[in-house]
Amino acid sequence: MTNRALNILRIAMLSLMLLSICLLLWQHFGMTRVLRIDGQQDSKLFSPIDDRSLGGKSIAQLEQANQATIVKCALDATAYQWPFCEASLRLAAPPAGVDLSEFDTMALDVRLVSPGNKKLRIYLRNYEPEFSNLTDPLSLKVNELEVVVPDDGKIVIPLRFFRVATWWVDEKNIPFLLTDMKLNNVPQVEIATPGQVVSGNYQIEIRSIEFRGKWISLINLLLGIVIAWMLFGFIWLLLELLAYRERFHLKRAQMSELEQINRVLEIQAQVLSNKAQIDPLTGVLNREGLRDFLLLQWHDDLPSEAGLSVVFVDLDFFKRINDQYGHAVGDEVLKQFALLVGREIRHADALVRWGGEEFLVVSPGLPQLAASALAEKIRAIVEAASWPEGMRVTCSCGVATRVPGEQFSALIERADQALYRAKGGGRNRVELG
Ligand SMILES: Nc1nc2c(ncn2[C@@H]2O[C@H](COP(=O)(O)OP(=O)(O)OP(=O)(O)O)[C@@H](O)[C@H]2O)c(=O)[nH]1
Repeated sequence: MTNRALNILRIAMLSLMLLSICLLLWQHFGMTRVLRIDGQQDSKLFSPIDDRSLGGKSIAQLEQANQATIVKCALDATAYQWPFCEASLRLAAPPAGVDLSEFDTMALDVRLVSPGNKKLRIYLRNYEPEFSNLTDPLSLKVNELEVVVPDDGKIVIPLRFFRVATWWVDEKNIPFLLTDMKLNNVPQVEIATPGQVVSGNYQIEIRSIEFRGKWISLINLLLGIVIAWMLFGFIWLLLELLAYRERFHLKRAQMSELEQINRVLEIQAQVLSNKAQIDPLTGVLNREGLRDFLLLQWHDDLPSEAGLSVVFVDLDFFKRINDQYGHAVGDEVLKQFALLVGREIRHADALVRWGGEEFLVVSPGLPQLAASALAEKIRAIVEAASWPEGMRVTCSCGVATRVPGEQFSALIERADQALYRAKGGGRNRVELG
């Protein structure tokens, strides 16, 4: 990965970290959403309900005073088994309702005047199509809670404290699997006198009702943060993989480039080495070339039966050729001589220009008799060949075959002595060393 990409990723990680911390702090200390019903301003949403429709004699009436909606209740505990008065707050028209499951608490600001205990009962009525219908208000599921009203009238109730009323479940014969508390579609909230009441005058003064929650719940926020981090990690991993692949391809290209350069260098080295080992005039091996040739062929422990013969060949009276026809013609003769002899020797043999007009034929595995025959053959073809300017050219040969343990220099020396004898014996002849 490039440094730039790495820096961008680092900055992104830092930003994500800061964002996560900020969101968590904001969720904890802020991010609040409130659904507020004001007792005075929203008084039209309230209506009084009492037990008269159920055979009771309690009478509930609504009033506006003290910046609040007030339920005044003349409660008669004698006429009906469960006497009550209440203020019903309409949040929506069923089947629509407010999704209170997105809120955490219900905050009440109420005052209670009561001849009995200081309790209120609160109902959150949820519309659920499985059993609720528009004609029967009692078909809305009853989630209830009874609370004690403190002197300052301020109560904060966690919504999870509400429970589905068992009396309602029994009365409506609700299947067990549908009896869980749900607040996802609440059209109606009721604030009522408690279960245990005595006859007398009650007064419930509702100043405000607030449902409070967070725009994003802690669970959802944590889930979002985890997903964001996983996504970030995935992107990082992906970029790493891409960078790795790029590096891999680059390395492979570099390797193949190096291999190519190596091959070229090897070829060049081979060419140079060949050049250093070859006599430029005749194209046969020079002494350097012979050295490498012998390194491959020559061993002190070479068995005698393997044989190794040397034919020392020297052109006769070459000085005269130079003197008579010129140096260039002399060169041509040397070149032609090398070609002629080169054609006669085996692939395994080496033809070496030893110096001037002196040549060596080195024949691994060639016994003395065969070496002698080879020398004779060379002598004969040189004599028989046609040369520039119609001149006659001959050569003399000294032959030596290696004896076990003999050094190469000693072998050459013997061949040279044989050559010397051939020269002394009149030239154009072969002598054995
Ligand atoms: N044209 C030419 N002449 C060369 C070259 N190298 C050596 N020579 C000549 O070869 C001649 C060798 O002369 P000598 O050593 O006297 O031998 P020779 O004349 O062949 O006499 P014998 O060997 O005794 O038969 C010299 O004149 C060298 O100048 C070369 O590369 N080209």
